[in-house]
Amino acid sequence: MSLDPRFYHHIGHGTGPGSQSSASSSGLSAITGITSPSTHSMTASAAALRSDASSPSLRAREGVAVPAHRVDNMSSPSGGGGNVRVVVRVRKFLPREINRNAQCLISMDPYTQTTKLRAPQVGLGDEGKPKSQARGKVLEDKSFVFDNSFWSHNEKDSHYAHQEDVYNCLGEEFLDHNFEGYHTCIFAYGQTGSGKSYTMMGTGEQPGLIPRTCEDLFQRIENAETPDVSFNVRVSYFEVYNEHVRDLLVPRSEPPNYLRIRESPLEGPYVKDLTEVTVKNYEEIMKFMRKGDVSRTVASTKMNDTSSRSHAVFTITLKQIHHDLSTDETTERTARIRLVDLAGSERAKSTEATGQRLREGSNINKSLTTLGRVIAALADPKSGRPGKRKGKDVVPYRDSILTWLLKDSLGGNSKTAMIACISPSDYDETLSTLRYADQAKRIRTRARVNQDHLSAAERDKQIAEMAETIRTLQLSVSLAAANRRENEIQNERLEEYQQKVEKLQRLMEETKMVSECKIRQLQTENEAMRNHLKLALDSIRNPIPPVVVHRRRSSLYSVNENNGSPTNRKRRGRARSPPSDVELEPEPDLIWEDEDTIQSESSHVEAEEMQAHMENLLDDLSMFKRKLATDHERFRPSWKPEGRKRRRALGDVWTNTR
Ligand SMILES: Nc1ncnc2c1ncn2[C@@H]1O[C@H](COP(=O)(O)OP(=O)(O)OP(=O)(O)O)[C@@H](O)[C@H]1O
Repeated sequence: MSLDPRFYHHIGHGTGPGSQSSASSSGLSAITGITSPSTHSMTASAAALRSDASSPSLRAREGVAVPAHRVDNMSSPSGGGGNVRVVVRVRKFLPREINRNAQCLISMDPYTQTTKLRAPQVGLGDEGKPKSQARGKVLEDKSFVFDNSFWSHNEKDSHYAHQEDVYNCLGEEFLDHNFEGYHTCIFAYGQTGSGKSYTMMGTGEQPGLIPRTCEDLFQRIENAETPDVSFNVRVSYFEVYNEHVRDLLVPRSEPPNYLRIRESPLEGPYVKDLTEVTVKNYEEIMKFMRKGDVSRTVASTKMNDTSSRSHAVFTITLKQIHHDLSTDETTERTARIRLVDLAGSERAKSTEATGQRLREGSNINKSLTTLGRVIAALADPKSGRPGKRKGKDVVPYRDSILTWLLKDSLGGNSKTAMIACISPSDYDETLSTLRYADQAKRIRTRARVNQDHLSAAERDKQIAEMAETIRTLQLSVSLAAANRRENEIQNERLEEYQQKVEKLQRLMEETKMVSECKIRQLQTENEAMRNHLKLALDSIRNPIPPVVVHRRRSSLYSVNENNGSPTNRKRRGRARSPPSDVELEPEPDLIWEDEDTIQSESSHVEAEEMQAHMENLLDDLSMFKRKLATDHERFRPSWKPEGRKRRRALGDVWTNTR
């Protein structure tokens, strides 16, 4: 895709963080094979400020012989396709290496960009002796050619590569690509303690690639001279720790808030809900970078006091919006700058890690192994296993979170660079890193300019479409709000209804209890009356002999004595006529007979009256009982179906409101 010159005539290169030591020559890019956008589209003065080589000695004075096979394959700003740019950097000795008198096994040729790994000499420093050698393996010297070999081992050497040299050689060019509208990715790879974080982040005095990129970015924006281009810079920062993604721009939480990964057809894999902040200047972006750094999982191991236990991905999104007043056309360019500091590969034996550190180390190694497989598959697409589908289908991106997230950067729409960091004295680990890097050189990405042209009409159409979308959304939002209100009202009504039903239920229950109590009371009363009546009747039928037994005995005596004739007995038949006191007195036996009859008759009358009274009472009682039973029945059956009906109605309301 051809580049839009509108974006470049104004973007000059100010004195960026790396510019002080740059003594560049634009012609050098041809020698190194690295064609920069400056040679195509930037002003001569701007291009003159740029540097293209890895170290001062390389930059200005002498050309660097670039291997023939790389010349054609280099990433070109004007061409979408390009190989992954691979550079190697060797660090200085650390105190622990000095203490054990370690040998430096690395040498670099600044002219050919060759990195040589020398086999360690047997017998010199046993701690440094590789295991393979101990097993009797023959170790050989190895030689690799990379796009750049940064010699950062001995500061006294003329071709020593400082932090700014790394930036000038790699970072600056990649930022050019970003202003052209390309996505870029630079990732640092290497064993633990090999200098990845130092290269990417650096220190306060020696800032690394990330702070230098940020500074240069805002310097370029500030130096931009055209008012018709506006810039928008956003930044995000996350880490992949133990196969989980954690936002580094939000404070740590317990339990940790891990984020999910999604994949969009246009943008590829992305982290959902990741914080992305707009930044206005260098100070602001650095504030967020430091915030993330503080949050990053770092721990001390035997190999490194400040070992990164996670892969950190710092992403800057640069949006340039150019509006042409004469044509009323808008051009939008979006570039994603991905700067990745990977966790280092480590051997449990060297780090002597246990527990959590060991688990971290194993997860780090697992994801780096997957990265190795992805690189191998991308470097040689035909190397897929027999019977399997060839090409990108077999690239195991999804086998680790890291490779999934870097999918686009490794094999898609991105210009990508790998910085392979190596320790000067570890043969096995360094050889492994160099082989990794050597393989990565063969990966071709398909970068394209991410640019959208919009005519006034198209923009108006887009605005109209968006307005329509917003209107529809607003409508659905207000409908949802109305429905919510309606639901709320219905719920309130339902609650009221439920309360009433409950109240009614309680009331019925109470009434029923009262009725039952009344019935029980009446039953007791009824029982008592029954007993009473029974007793009364019994006493009538079997009257208790009167207390006048003595009297009777005396009377009897007189009867026996005076008149025991049967005629007297016959008088008993007449005894039913009302007795006369006169007659009764002289005939005590008759008196007894008569009294008995009279008493019996009066008792009989009383009993009859009593019975009538009782019968009345029983009538009343049974009538009352009947009434109560009817009441009881009326309450019960009338409540049940209605209750059921109500419950059904209640159910209907529930169903409708859900
Ligand atoms: N080029 C360099 N110049 C000076 N010091 C360096 C250089 N590279 C690395 N170091 C030092 O080496 C040590 C280890 O470096 P660093 O922490 O960057 O390693 P790392 O590869 O990121 O390790 P890990 O994978 O464990 O995080 C640090 O003390 C760092 O300051």
